[in-house]
Amino acid sequence: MSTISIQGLTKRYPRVTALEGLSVEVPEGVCGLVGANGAGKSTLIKILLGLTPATSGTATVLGDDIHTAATAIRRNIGYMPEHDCLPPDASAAEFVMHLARMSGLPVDAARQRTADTLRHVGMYEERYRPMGGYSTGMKQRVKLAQALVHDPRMVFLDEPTNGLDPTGRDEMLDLIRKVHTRFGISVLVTSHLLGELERTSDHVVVIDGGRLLRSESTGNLTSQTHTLVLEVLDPAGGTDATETARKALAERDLSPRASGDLLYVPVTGPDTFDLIRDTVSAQGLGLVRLQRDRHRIAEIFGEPAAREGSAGDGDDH
Ligand SMILES: Nc1ncnc2c1ncn2[C@@H]1O[C@H](COP(=O)(O)OP(=O)(O)OP(=O)(O)O)[C@@H](O)[C@H]1O
Repeated sequence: MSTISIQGLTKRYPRVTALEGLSVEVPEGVCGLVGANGAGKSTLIKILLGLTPATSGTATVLGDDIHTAATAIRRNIGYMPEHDCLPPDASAAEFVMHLARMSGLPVDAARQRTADTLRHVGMYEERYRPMGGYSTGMKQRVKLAQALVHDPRMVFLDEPTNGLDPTGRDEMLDLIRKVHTRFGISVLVTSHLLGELERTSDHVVVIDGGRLLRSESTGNLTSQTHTLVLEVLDPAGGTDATETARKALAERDLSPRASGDLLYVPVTGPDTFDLIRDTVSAQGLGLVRLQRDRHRIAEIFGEPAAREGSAGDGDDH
């Protein structure tokens, strides 16, 4: 069953068309909304919440129409905005409690929900300190807590991993996954990094320039875009190890693509990993790494050149 159903949604700002005839169904579970900066992700979330009107088109969120039932939608949805929105002088406990009260919870229930939610996001010890002194990771956790405190049926999380280091990102992604698995809350989570949403999401919607590029189960998407990244060295100190490996792999009917010292090899079957390892070994080369590439949006767009010179960790673009 769809949680969100969107038909022909268009949003024009005076100078920019942020969404252009977007139609897509978002299934239950964790759905990643992926797109480059400016693709229209935040605009879509704001329209779904009734915070900004669509120019044309329509959508329902948990069965409620965005044009006629925005209040019901906001009651059912928790929203974690992208940008910092926390008052620096307030503590997390005060802030989340305030929003719990704003959502209509009586004082005792609000206090209990605040404590439970902050504990759930791992913000229990520090909850009485002013938020101005919090790290980015702590702020993101408080933003998540305030989205959950009124016990929503679904949450919209706008770039929740922004500004986090790799460990902080992993912790946030695990937390997001748990929001669904532990509490049964559906999640719409945005990112400009496809790789990080792949491990968190059941389904991925990719948009570009306000248009739908893909809407697929994560499993489908991964199998279609699966690439291995390979780095080799010559134990004898030679400098053309990458080119030697590229040629040898091409002779084995693989299609390696070189980018700097790295080779990207599309997976064509269950034997690809072994074939690469054996081919490299047969050339007398050492294997520095052979691992699954963390995809970038550019791959889905069919523009592999867009990643030249920055390949590898999949985290910066
Ligand atoms: N209030 C606004 N007025 C005018 N243009 C806007 C407004 N909000 C967004 N835009 C423009 O609409 C386009 C889509 O922006 P949006 O913020 O939805 O993208 P995004 O995918 O969320 O990217 P980011 O992660 O960078 O915020 C961009 O070109 C942006 O400059």
